[in-house]
Amino acid sequence: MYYLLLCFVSCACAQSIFYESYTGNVLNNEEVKEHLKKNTAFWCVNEVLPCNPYEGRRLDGTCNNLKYPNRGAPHTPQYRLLPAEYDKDFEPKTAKSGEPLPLSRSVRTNLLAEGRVPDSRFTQLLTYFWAHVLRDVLSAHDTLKYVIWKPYCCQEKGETDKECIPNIIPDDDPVHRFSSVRCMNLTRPESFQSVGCLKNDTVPERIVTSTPIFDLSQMYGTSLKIANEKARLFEKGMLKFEVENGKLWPPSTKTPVNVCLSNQKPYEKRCHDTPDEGVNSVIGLNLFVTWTWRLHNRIATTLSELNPCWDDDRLFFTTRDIVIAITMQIYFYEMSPALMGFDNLVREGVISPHKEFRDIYDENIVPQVSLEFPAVQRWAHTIQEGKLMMYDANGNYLKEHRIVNMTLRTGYLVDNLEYITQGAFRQPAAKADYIIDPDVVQTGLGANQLSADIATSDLTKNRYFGFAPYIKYRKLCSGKTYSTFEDLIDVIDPERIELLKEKYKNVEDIDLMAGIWAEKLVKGGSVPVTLYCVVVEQMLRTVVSDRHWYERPNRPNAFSLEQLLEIRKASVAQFMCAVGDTVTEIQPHAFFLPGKGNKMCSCKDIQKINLSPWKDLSCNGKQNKKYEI
Ligand code: HEM
Repeated sequence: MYYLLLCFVSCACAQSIFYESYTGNVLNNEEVKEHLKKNTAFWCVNEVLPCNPYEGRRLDGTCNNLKYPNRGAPHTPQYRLLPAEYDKDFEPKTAKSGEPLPLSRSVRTNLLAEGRVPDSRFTQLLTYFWAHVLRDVLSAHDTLKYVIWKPYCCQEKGETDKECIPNIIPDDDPVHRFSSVRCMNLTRPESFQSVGCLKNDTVPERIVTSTPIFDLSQMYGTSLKIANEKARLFEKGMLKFEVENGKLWPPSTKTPVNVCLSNQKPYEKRCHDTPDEGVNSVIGLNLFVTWTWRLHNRIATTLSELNPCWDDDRLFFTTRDIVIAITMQIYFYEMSPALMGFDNLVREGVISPHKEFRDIYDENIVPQVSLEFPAVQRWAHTIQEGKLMMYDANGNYLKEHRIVNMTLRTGYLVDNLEYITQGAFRQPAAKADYIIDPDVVQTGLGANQLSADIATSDLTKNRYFGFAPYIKYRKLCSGKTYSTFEDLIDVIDPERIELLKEKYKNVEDIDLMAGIWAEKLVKGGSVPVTLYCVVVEQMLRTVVSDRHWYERPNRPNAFSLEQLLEIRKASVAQFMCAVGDTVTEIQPHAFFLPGKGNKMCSCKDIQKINLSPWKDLSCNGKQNKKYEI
């Protein structure tokens, strides 16, 4: 067998070793039984088959680090860049004065005005891809928790539910002083404590269901069992697929009750039934998983033509490895330089200026994601355009829709995917200008909540994660001590320091999220300076800690140099040409708007990836064809 088959807790595989997910300690049979009895095994126990140093990347992330085999698995802890700071009983800390901090909503409305200003550089496609890659290391449960499981936090029932942490709307709210909305629904993030792995008297630590590795777990799932059940076709390495309205889709659920709450029934039926039902949530993720699903099958069928002697297993795992590498190449070498600056990232060592292999793996650093990494990137909600503009393949504007009404609404894509696709690289993102789209902060969850301010939730979650004050993160990033508001002048413009002063009495009271909202953008890039610092730290850790990182020559089933040089040709424009609906023309740098120096051209002129270097000579496959994708 090319890859090991994992078995599961319930089948008590004799070879398996069981680890406590939080500590990484080995558990004995009695301890595992105790978890099974308490129904906490799913969250608190990782079952790991013995590691084979020569095997490739496992779906569940185990054995990535051979010294610490469960690190890399789902439900393992995130690390904190700075120690948690909570009030008593792990409630959000108070201001230095001992008073509660200002309401999240009042901070948000003070720092981020509402309005729409299109950006002059970035496309919607960039925000779509950004949301997609981040979901690789997150999970949907903290959002589904208040949208589906506990929608009642603003009702009487919510008053006695400790999990409820609704956002209170101040009486002088700029919008809701004219409405009856006084409260917006929200729940606490799930933690090792809330799911029963750690005692409640310990510092709350977030728990997520994806692997902490960039391995497309939002698409392939987090265990071989789930991938086999929900994703794999077991034919030529392909994924299961459906054809509807002339388009290729991931499999869909056949039950009328599903997570696609916003589908306009009975007409809109499609809801993806893939390993992670969360793909049906925000539109960017849904689009990219649909497209990447097709890319997988395109590569798998090409490889099977090239290497007819390869079995399904080998085709599947080789294809997955290539698809992950292409996604990471676009993330590290195209999207991140666009946002954070190419020279900056080369200087930090996040990306290599050379095309050849690079290997900075360190087995002493375990694969993990910092708690701050996704949290600071919630800033992206401020550059999320609220309108979804749709175009035909000739670039003619057709119609528009509210993007917040697309969440949990896969059914709308069936008739509109090609128009949304064309719009993705023609429509600008919103400008990074301290202004946020009204839809994102008033009806952020569409019809699923009366009113939802996603940015206010971003700040509230920051407090429930127990993040240290903003100025401590500034010190971590710059080494500088900030004692007064005026000290912030190097990173925040004077008028925004004034806005912060209106809400916070002491400079130490400023929340991390609020500081980031107010910050200047990093030199040579287009993101706030502290966001930049936190993301750089994580990206470096990712490359250093992932034993199967695609740029490494010394990993099991590593790419040859010839193969890596093909992966280096990946671009989001080439990706869209390969799998985007009706895409025959696109600008070469599709995260940037088309225009001077980035004119739209035929897909024929966009550099393609050639799979010929994957040819296995022992197969006697066809030789005389170009195997381009
Ligand atoms: C279609 C536009 C979008 C909508 C409707 C949307 C909606 C949401 C919602 C409802 C949440 C949960 C907030 C909470 O904790 O209560 C969330 C979280 C988040 N969003 Fe967005 N979002 C959008 C675009 C984006 C983009 C472009 C990014 C790119 C970075 C992004 C990154 C995140 C991150 C990192 C989180 C935190 C997730 C976690 O830690 O579990 N979102 N978003």
